[in-house]
Amino acid sequence: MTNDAPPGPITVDEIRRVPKVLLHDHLDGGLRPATVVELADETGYRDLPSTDAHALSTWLRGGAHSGSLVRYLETFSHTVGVMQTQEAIRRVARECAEDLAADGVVYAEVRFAPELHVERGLSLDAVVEAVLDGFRAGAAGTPLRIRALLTAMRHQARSLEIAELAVRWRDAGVVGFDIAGAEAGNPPTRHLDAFQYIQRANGHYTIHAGEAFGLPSIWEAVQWCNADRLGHGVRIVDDITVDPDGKAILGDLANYVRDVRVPLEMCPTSNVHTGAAPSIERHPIALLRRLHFRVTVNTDNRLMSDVSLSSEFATLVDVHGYDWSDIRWLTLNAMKSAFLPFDERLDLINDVIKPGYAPYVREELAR
Ligand SMILES: O=c1[nH]cnc2c1ncn2[C@@H]1O[C@H](CO)[C@@H](O)[C@H]1O
Ligand SMILES: [Zn+2]
Repeated sequence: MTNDAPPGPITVDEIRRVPKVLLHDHLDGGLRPATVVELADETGYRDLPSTDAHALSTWLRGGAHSGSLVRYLETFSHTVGVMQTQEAIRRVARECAEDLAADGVVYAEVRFAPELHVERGLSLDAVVEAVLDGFRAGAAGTPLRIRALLTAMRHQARSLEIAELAVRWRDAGVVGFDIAGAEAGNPPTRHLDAFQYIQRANGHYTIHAGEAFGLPSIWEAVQWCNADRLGHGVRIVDDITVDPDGKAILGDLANYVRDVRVPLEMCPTSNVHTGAAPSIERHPIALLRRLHFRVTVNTDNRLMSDVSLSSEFATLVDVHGYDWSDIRWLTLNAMKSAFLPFDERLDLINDVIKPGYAPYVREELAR
């Protein structure tokens, strides 16, 4: 129930002004189009499909909206291509923090794969250092708190090394680990040693699972690898049947994921672009939210999918009729699921998020 909310429909500008939390956003999927062009020029990257920022963004978005994760991922060769020097990486990270702060994000975990940025001789540590420097510069003077997740590419064999890197940088702004890339054929258990390494070090990780492959991938991520969160996880709906009268029957895995509150990092527009969901209208987020899974809303790749966190919420408002209470619930879910220490999460909830939604949602009536 919304209360005391301004009359009329919720606008994207209003959504931009309330505090939001972003858990799933790829650094190399969120560059400003003009920055890609400028960095290509400065760093001598010659393979861009266009040197006009507008034409380039149209091209990238066209490629991303392919209905196939593998083709979607091909567009990243160009963004990664211009992120091969510390200076370029620092700029991309700074602009990322600036853009998220301008969108009203108060806490963000942004991920990137260090192993993709070593083509011109940077060390893995130099890549991480540049990103963290950029984040600090971009967030300075804004309410944004921004942290990094280190991603290992699941078709490669460097995950243990990246897991060690994540632990090495844990006190400097890296709060977790992830695997990404082509899911089919590269199951989570391929990287069990990396996950166990993080676990032994009392660290956190999320796993891209249930995006381009179904329940076995989610099952491995949760029951073999002990994922703290799932990237996307949309295919968990394959373990749920809905009666003609609307009653949902959950299988054992869906029950487990809901019972232990495994956070689902859902990225509605990206899921439509990669073919993980048929449309926003038929996106599993509606059912999963109704069934009280620990759903969160995220951007995935702001450049490729042409979204911001505010625009994703606005889309859910338009298509699924979400109101302020839904937006607040999804934001609290995200904050509870963050890889930030408990006391910091609690402070953000009590000092920033709840007061930020107070004009729109009366707490005692919040769902
Ligand atoms: O939705 C996704 N699913 C799987 N992998 C992804 C997705 N978006 C981006 N990446 C991959 O993650 C790398 C590091 O950020 C990107 O270079 C891209 O290959
Ligand atoms: Zn992703």
